[in-house]
Amino acid sequence: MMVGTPSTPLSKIQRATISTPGGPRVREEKILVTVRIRPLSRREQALYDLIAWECVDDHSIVFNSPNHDRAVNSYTFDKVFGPSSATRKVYEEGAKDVALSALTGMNATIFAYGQTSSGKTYTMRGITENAVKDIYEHIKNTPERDFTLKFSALEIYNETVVDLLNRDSGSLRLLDDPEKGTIVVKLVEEVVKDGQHLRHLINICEAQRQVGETALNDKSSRSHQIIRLTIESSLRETSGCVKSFIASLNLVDLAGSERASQTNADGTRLKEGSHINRSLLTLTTVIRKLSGGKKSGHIPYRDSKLTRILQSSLGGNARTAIICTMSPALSHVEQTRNTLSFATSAKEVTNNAQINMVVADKRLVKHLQKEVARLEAELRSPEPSSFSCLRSVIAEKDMKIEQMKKEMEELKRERDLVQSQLESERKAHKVPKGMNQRGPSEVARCLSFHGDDSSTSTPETRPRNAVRRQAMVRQSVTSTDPSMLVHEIRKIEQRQQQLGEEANRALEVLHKEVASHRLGNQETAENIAKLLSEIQNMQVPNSISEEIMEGDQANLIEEISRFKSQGSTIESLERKLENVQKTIDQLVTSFTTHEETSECKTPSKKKKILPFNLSNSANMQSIIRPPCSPLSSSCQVREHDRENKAPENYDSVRSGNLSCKVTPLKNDESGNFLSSKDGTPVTRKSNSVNVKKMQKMFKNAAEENIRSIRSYVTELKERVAKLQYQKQLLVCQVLQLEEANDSGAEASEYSDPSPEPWHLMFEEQRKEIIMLWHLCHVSLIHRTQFYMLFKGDPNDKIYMEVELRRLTWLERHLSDLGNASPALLGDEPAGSVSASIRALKQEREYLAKRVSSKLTVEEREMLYSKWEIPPGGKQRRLQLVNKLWTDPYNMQHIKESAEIVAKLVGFCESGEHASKEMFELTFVCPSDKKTWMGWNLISNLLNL
Ligand SMILES: Nc1ncnc2c1ncn2[C@@H]1O[C@H](COP(=O)(O)OP(=O)(O)OP(=O)(O)O)[C@@H](O)[C@H]1O
Repeated sequence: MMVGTPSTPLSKIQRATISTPGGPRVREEKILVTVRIRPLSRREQALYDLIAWECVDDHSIVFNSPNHDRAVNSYTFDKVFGPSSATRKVYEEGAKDVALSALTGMNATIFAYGQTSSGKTYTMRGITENAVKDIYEHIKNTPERDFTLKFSALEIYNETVVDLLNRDSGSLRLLDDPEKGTIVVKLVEEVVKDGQHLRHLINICEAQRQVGETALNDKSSRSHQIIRLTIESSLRETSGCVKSFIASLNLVDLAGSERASQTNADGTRLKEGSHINRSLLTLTTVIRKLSGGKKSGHIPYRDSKLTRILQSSLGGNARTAIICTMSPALSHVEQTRNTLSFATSAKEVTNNAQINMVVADKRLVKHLQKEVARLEAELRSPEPSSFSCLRSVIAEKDMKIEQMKKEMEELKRERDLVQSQLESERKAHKVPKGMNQRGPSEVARCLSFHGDDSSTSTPETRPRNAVRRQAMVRQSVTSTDPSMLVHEIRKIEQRQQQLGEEANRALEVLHKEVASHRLGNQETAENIAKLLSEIQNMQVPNSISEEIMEGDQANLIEEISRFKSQGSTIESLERKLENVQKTIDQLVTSFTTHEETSECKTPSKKKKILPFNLSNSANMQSIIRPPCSPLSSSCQVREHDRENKAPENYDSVRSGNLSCKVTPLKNDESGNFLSSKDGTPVTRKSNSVNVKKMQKMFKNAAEENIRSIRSYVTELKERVAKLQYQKQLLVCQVLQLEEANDSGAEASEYSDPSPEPWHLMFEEQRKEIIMLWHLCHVSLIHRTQFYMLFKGDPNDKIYMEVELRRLTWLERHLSDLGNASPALLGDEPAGSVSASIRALKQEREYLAKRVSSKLTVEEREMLYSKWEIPPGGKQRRLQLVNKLWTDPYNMQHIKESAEIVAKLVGFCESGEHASKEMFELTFVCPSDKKTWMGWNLISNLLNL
């Protein structure tokens, strides 16, 4: 089959492909999104599951509700593949075009997304096989280009990145490279020899991947797998310049989203599922934010390793195709809707793919950089190659010198031998005494002064020396042996002189070489400095961004100091309020009568505690305190399971009234009422004054004053609470800014005005919060309170932000600590996930105990049947409670769960009173703020 250069998408739907005005090298286009429905599985068939979805045409899918439900039922995509569609068709129409872009220098990513057991791995295997086949076909048909393929593969398992070609390397680190994006450090990259080799490598990865059995899939992928093929191709043009394309093709098989209740996951599977869901949640958030066209705002790529690694494929320099897989079964309808909702958002994400061409200039720069690195390394190295070469020259010379020395030694020995022979010869021939004395000394002098004795001879002695020499020559002629020996000596002397000169020359050369090498190194160092400064000049834009960062830091410091000063204002305000509260309590005590005491159903000694009463400020702090932050002075270690503990004072929470603790007024013997405060008698008036009426008026007036103070205090409390929340929000922002500073990520999203309508944002945020509650094993009572109180009112914005941010922060913080999942909303995480799960279990038991007392028999039976609790089963109440808040994807389930928990703990959903007392969160708008008008004179109130 002929595989040509990839063309435009084959989709019949007109998708935006905008060429950039600057030229055709940047391609702005939306992600290609297709949906594949698999056939009903054996398991689904065995359970008589119904087919709930139908493909009406190549682009649309419709939900066929058996209950004729009128929910959103129709979805449209670039392509929809029915259960009978072959994988080749899915590849041809939903992936091929994008995949083959990598051959012409455009990064490409194909990934499969969908619920567990929906067919992702099945589909991606086929896509990979087809893509490999076509890539090699293309290479075969393009002989004019030289192709180099490199293969690497990784999996993200429980938020840990593992090399599938080298598992032994353990957990791999991610690094942010300003040019290349996120890099997986030490990931093995193997050069691919041919198609067969490539298939072999893919098979190795398949075998290495984490797979486990769940109730829905015997071979469920428990990790996200990314296979990366880097394709480089070069063409030598007639001009001699080499043009190269380089691009990566990512083939991503995601792990499937899952509901613990459906997969029956526990232990390892539960932990895996929690990580899978969390990273998919980040992926969904990233897609959702990108689909809103908010590329300039903060996109939380860094919240998961998956989105970090795939960052360029999500709204960046890549062409991307997503194949969403789904089961047609009615039992999975909620999960399928989530998949389709993800797919709908993904359709709106725009990428900017570019042709990555390596031009000659770039190569030159790269070459220069390489050269600099090499020279630097050489300079740093203890054995630079130039020095090692020098060393060998020196060693050679040393050897020569050594050899010469030996030769000289040899010559000296020969000389001594000759001298001694000469001596013995002289003795044998009976040379005269004078001659005897002169002869050897003369020889010695010749040897010592290299045959020139002019330096020691004077003009007067010179002729005598000549005569002597002549006599010697004569003698040598007469005696053959001595003359020959003298000749030999002369020869040796000459040789000795030659060797000395040679040694001196060699040393001279050596010195020169050393000097030139020094000079050379200096030149090299100068070159390096020059090149470095050139490279630095190329990086000027970086310094600009540093300036911006500095600006951010200044803002950050300002924010922190503002936040700190706000903190102290809040504290002083709280102290003042505490005092006011005490005064009120005293007043209440003073003006409450005996009759009221008897009316009060609760005995006076049983003091009720207000849960979030300001006089109990520690309690309030614990509710509105920000999450554990390095900046928060209030960050203290809490009991790890406080959040999840069933409160012991829910009745009092519910009552929402001030303390019923009363102190009876004293009654003196004459019937005068004594103020309990100072004992001043209140004299009974004569008959002309109706004493009882007076008392009542007096009491009413006092009560009026108390009410007015109380409402003022309540408002003050609300303002404090609001300040506290704003403080929290600031903490979150500061943390986020700090994080952005650390990572060089973009600045806070808060400066980015959201064009999205609030009600849509609210829905999305609520979904995220619900998922995070689930992942964090947050108390059901807390979830219920929050869910019931915040229903999308614009004033809820701040609470939603705070809840979302602190949960996100906590979740990430704990996962950084290596904990699978946090337990609490409190300042410190639980020691382990199991501790938080235990706490949640205790809370469920507590709620189960309340089922009988808080629900009527009819209500109970109705719920048992609705929640499928078999009749006559053991612990039906607990079974019911155990089903509550277990499916974060199903909003109907969440709503019903919240209603049941609210009933069990007695929350009044709509009651304003209840909201105030439960959360202290009902903020008044600034315009509504009342100021306390001061004490009303009792006389005024009595109209006296
Ligand atoms: N289009 C299809 N046609 C026939 N069988 C399919 C199809 N898609 C999936 N299957 C079968 O369904 C089962 C589940 O598929 P698969 O393992 O690919 O799901 P998955 O989405 O990767 O699941 P998980 O997320 O748990 O890994 C497998 O037995 C697979 O053979």
